[in-house]
Amino acid sequence: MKRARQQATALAGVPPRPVVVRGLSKTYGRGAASVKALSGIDLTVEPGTFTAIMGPSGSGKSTLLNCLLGLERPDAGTIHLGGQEISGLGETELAVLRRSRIGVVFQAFNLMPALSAADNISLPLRLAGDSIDHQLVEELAMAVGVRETLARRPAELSGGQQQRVAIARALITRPELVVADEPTGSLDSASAEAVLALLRSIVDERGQQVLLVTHDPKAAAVADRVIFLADGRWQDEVSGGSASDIAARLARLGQRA
Ligand SMILES: Nc1ncnc2c1ncn2[C@@H]1O[C@H](COP(=O)(O)OP(=O)(O)OP(=O)(O)O)[C@@H](O)[C@H]1O
Repeated sequence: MKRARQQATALAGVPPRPVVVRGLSKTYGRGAASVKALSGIDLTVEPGTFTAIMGPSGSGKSTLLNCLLGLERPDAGTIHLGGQEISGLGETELAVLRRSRIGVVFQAFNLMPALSAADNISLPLRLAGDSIDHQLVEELAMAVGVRETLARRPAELSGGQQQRVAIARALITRPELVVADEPTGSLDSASAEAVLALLRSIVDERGQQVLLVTHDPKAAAVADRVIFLADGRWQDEVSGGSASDIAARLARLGQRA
């Protein structure tokens, strides 16, 4: 892990820093109709680690990710990303932080239909006004297995290939943190395995941080640590658990929730 951290430092040009969440709370709505989506969540994600977040539907997983991405404002608590406390940042600063430090992969690939796979991958660089690193586009495309399809548009790619393009796009800025919300939800098992192996490799080989929300114990088993939420609260965590350990804990949580 030490080697991975040193590599990450060389890649990003700045020392990787942990993501630190303290006392995070978020309530939607007011009065009788209000929903407490998060209640006092504490979480630290170290550089060079892979963390999965699991929990029953409505347990607050997406709200947690959205707060981390600055897409939702928490009611209380702090979030440090890349050494910066984000709650005081304005929309423009948050957008820059997201673009430069965080790679996001959602279940819906959100690729631009009119652009080739290569242009989709390099889009974050273009949006940031940076020059296109064509070699990195090729390297990432090779790593995710879409090197041969770089000239094609999304409609000419399979779901698995589109998701891999979306992952390459999330990695093109060499973000410290990669946030993935059900990235394998719509993939066949071979494509899902390839995507998870790639996320694992960016942690092991590049020292990046991955935060994965998933309902799938097999996907969560790829992580170093799995955190379980229920009713917006931290319930349990397991390190290095097998898919069956994780499934058993999730089932217990479902019974409690
Ligand atoms: N914009 C919103 N307005 C009102 N309530 C919301 C909003 N977003 C989420 N909630 C509520 O907050 C709670 C947590 O939702 P969240 O989407 O974070 O859960 P989740 O664990 O990601 O669920 P799932 O696994 O089904 O995606 C739920 O009760 C949900 O109905």
